[in-house]
Amino acid sequence: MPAPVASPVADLGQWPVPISELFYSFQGEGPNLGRRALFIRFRDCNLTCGYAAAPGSANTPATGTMRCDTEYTWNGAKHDLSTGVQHLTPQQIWDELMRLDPSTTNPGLAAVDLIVASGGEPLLRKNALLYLANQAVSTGRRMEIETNATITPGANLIAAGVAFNAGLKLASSAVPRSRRIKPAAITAIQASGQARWKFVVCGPDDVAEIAQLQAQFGLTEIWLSPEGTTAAAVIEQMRRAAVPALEHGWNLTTREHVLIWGDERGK
Ligand SMILES: Nc1nc2[nH]cc(C(=O)O)c2c(=O)[nH]1
Ligand code: SF4
Ligand SMILES: [Mg+2]
Repeated sequence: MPAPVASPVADLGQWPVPISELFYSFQGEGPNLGRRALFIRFRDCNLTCGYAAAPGSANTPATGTMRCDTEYTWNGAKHDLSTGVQHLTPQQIWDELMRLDPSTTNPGLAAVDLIVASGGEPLLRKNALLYLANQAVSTGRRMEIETNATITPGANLIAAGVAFNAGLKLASSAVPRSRRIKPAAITAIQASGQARWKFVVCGPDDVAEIAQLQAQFGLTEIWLSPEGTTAAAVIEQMRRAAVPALEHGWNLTTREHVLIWGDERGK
């Protein structure tokens, strides 16, 4: 098949991107906690949470207390990144999401009105996101992007009305500050008026660092999110985070899908 030809009005829907999984679940975190949602999990990430640098081998030990819970999307030293990954055009992604929406086959059900893009790092695929955001808007749906907030989204994506669940990474991730804190991206996402800042908390040191970032960048709408891939760990971290969150004026989310399904994929 000949390669697609770029046109001035680029058809953003035709360029394939690597997708780790597409699924239908509840939004497990943040302001839309508990709402039914259609998820797109993109492959690849520009960060390496848990490790100071990309691990050289499967045995490279993680040194951060905060560890990525989706290493299978980016850590090629430990996982075969091609397993289960599909290269889909944004148009195919949208078609598959609509297939996952039970209202497509049963019009008696309410349509799933929330699309969640996660990864990996979804802002590595801005054109795909823009196509999907436009599809969402034109079908009366909203879209949220779970991002590490190190990449500027660009005016088009902001104008498309997406919300950013912007999860800045802290020292506990072991990623050097210069890689995880990108002032231009943070400023653009905050200025969009569409950001909810979400911090995964593992311990008391995280609280001071969040307060510092809030002051430095004027972050509004802060959410703490408990680290953990088991229900017991999530509940324990929520108990520890509750008082600091109330004292600092921050919100606290749980991770509903972990409470229900542990760290099962595609949930
Ligand atoms: N149910 C569910 N909700 C989520 N919200 C954010 C998720 C993520 O992995 O970014 C996620 C996830 O993996 N599952
Ligand atoms: S930014 Fe998110 S996906 Fe990327 S390594 Fe960190 S936790 Fe994992
Ligand atoms: Mg997750």
